[in-house]
Amino acid sequence: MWFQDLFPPNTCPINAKTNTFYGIMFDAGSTGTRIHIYTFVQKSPEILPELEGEIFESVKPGLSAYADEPEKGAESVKRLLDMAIDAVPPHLWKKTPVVLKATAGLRLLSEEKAQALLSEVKEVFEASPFLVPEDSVSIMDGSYEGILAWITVNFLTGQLSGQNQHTVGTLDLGGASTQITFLPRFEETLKESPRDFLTSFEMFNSTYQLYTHSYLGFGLKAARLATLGALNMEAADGQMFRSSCLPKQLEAEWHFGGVKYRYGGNKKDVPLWLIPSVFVLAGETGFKPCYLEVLKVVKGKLHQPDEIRGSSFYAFSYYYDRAADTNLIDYEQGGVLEVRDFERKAKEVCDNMERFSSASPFLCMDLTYITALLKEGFGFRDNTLLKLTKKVNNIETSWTLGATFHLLQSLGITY
Ligand SMILES: Nc1ccn([C@@H]2O[C@H](COP(=O)(O)OP(=O)(O)O)[C@@H](O)[C@H]2O)c(=O)n1
Ligand SMILES: [Ca+2]
Repeated sequence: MWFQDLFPPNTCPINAKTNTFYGIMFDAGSTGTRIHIYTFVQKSPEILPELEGEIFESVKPGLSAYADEPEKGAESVKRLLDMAIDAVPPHLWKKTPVVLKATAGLRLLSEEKAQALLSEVKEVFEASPFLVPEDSVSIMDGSYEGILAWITVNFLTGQLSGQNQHTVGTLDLGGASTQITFLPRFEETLKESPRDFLTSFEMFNSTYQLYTHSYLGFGLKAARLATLGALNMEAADGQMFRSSCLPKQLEAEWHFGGVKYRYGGNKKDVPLWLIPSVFVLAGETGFKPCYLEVLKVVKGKLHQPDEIRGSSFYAFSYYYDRAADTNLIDYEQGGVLEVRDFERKAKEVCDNMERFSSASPFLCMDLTYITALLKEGFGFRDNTLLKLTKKVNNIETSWTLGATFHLLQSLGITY
């Protein structure tokens, strides 16, 4: 039903013979690049087109890892685009739009490096047989990222059609940024929120006034660097960053956003000035000192709308991955958790790091950060419900579907 009024009957984007059409959306995230090829079907002229399915594929690392070799970055996009050549029938290539939107990874690069990557990707698109709209390759504004994910989730759960709309809020935790989006019900929220946290958005013939914000630098991987005291330190090569959230004896290297970082555990004999928090003692590890370290990354840094304390939210990306990694939810099915479940698991992992040493050395830090972000960052209650979802009806819960609707709407494509 979502196409209602989007396309007047005589301009409906369908091929009369095959009645199927496509949209290709790339998500250039900070940790990987993904292609979403959506198929829409017009079953009969009287009813509106339906979303029939999605082909999804991803590659790692993300475009920002190719900051110094943009052609290679574009090559990774080309390999994914080749899938669309196989998936879309040749007679529809010219009518199928292809768009790439980059998120926090590229937002954090210098303008020059980001533009070099985008223009290489644009060349790949231009050389393809698909429809390349104006502005087809860009860095997406953070507020759109939240809005479009909200549209996707509420569309897939059937909340954007019909009269009784009970929309749900969404939480996305990326590598470099994190988004919170919901439809405020209370007048207070509209009055008390900073102006730029409220946006009107039109979709499917309705206008939604949403609360949304993207916090750059508060994604899971950026938060690791912030906890280690290494965020925005381009010249970090060589320096060792230590934390009580890491296994004591650990010493290793990590590449993120084209920079190499050395990090390690909180050994007994390290000088005090190398420990990131004044409240943490040399040699200490575990949940308590870790929470203190992580707290200074989030405390007082995020806006806390009162109204969210009592509501439930859909959560995906790293919320989902870390919950699945620690068996809080089933990897395929997802599940429903309370905020306190993340805290319980963070304690279990951080206070028994040897037992979890085969998993990522950052597991304790990640779970502790998620706990602190939810409780001290957004101000959720211990019993706030989170519905962890990767797919609904076999479609990814990603901002890319909302972006594709928006794209088709703005193009007014005629076939
Ligand atoms: N279609 C997608 C895209 C990202 N993700 C997850 O999103 C997280 C990484 O976020 P990202 O690379 O998009 O980073 P940002 O650019 O959003 O900060 C990982 O947990 C991915 O598994 C996902 O689960 N499904
Ligand atoms: Ca993302």
